[in-house]
Amino acid sequence: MTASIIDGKKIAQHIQSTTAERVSQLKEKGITPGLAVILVGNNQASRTYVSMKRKACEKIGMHSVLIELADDTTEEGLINKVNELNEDNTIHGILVQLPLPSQIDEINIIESIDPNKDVDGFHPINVGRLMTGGEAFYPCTPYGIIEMLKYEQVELRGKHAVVVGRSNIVGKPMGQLLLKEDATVTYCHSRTADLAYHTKQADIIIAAVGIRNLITADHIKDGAVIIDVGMNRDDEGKLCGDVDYQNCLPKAGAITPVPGGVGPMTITMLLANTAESAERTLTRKTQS
Ligand SMILES: NC(=O)C1=CN([C@@H]2O[C@H](COP(=O)(O)OP(=O)(O)OC[C@H]3O[C@@H](n4cnc5c(N)ncnc54)[C@H](OP(=O)(O)O)[C@@H]3O)[C@@H](O)[C@H]2O)C=CC1
Ligand SMILES: Nc1nc(=O)c2c([nH]1)NC[C@@H]1CN(c3ccc(C(=O)N[C@@H](CCC(=O)O)C(=O)O)cc3)C=[N+]21
Repeated sequence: MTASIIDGKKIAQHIQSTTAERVSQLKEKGITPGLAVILVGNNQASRTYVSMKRKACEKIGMHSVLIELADDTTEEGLINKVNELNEDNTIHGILVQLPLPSQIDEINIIESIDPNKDVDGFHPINVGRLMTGGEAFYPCTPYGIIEMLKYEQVELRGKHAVVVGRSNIVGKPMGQLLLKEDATVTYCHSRTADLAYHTKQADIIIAAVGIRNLITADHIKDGAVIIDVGMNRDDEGKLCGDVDYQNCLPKAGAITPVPGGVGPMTITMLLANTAESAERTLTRKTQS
């Protein structure tokens, strides 16, 4: 068997055109969805991601604001900025690019964002609601992966999904979203005793670690669906994932490439969440 390659770019474009339609409907009602991105310091990778996010916003007619703060910004200074955006009616989504410089506590910053504008889905209110049900923003990367799997008509109900990685932004919410889709979920992490034992049983593997070639052909069963979240560099400096793509390709049922897989979906769901946030203000207004 040779895997079908899941084209994240194509699926992202499809969803973005739907979001563009939502944006134009909002504009007819006098609302332009607005996303504010806060970038602290001069991390080059963060800068690249942030500019990609802003370009995507502009392409679909959303308003986007970039706030650049110096590397030595204090926690209080950053919270003040977030509070300003919390009060700003032209802003429907706030994203504070991670990681932050070491003098700033990430948890305090995330908790300072109005949960109704937390389009990253990192605030404890949104994390809690993801687990208990109710209206929530889902973290963009795992949300994008679910949308991708649905688009590809990958059956999740009753399937065994193994999530490798348990970070708050990818691994943990990924497992919760798969659970919502009635998958049976296993989490693996750096203390997992025998990674290959678990991944070999998976119908679906989500690799979200940040180690090149961690998942090899020996880690997967025939026909498994492999989703590669990793963003690493190879010896030549080329972008690559956590999966040994070339060797897994002949064995897998379907696989996402890096680049062009999960990455474009992350940005797409950020736009979708911002549109949703703006739509919610409309229903809140008509209710009152
Ligand atoms: N494509 C996209 O849109 C995005 C890509 N990324 C990329 O995804 C990757 C993961 O990101 P993120 O979740 O933020 O990373 P973190 O570093 O926060 O988490 C990595 C996870 O991998 C686990 N891990 C480490 N080593 C091993 C190992 N040998 N075997 C099994 N598990 C291991 C860690 O375990 P433990 O908890 O025990 O330490 C941890 O849970 C990175 O490459 C990142 O750049 C991230 C966000 C979005
Ligand atoms: N508050 C916050 N929210 C985030 O969502 C967030 C963050 N901080 N910090 C960093 C990570 C990483 N992340 C990516 C988004 C898109 C691509 C992406 O589009 N990648 C392209 C390639 C990019 C390139 O060419 O460099 C692809 O895979 O095709 C990658 C990684 C979001 N993150």
